[in-house]
Amino acid sequence: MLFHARMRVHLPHDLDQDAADRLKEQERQRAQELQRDGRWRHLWRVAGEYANISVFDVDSPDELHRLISQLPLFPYMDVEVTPLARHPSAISDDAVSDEPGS
Ligand SMILES: O=C(O)CC1=CCC(=O)O1
Repeated sequence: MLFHARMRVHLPHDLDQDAADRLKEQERQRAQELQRDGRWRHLWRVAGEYANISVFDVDSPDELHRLISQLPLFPYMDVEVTPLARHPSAISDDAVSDEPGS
């Protein structure tokens, strides 16, 4: 099942810089693990915001909830999730090409 997620990060202003750097590094490592195992399909920065748009491919809403709620930055994120269904006009499973300009 595919899910679109918008995650906005709000780190507290009084959070120690080293603690913030550690959390970001842990988040990066977990995000890359999940990209490598195919569950975190897309990860895009929202231009001009400390936020990302992501697409997850997981077995269930429960799995997505577990995965997102265990992210190191989860305590500091607002997350909006939208379940995705196949569009009838889509010509492939992804309906997305990796070719620039297509
Ligand atoms: O920077 C973000 O948008 C939060 C985040 C998700 C994966 C990652 O490495 O950072």
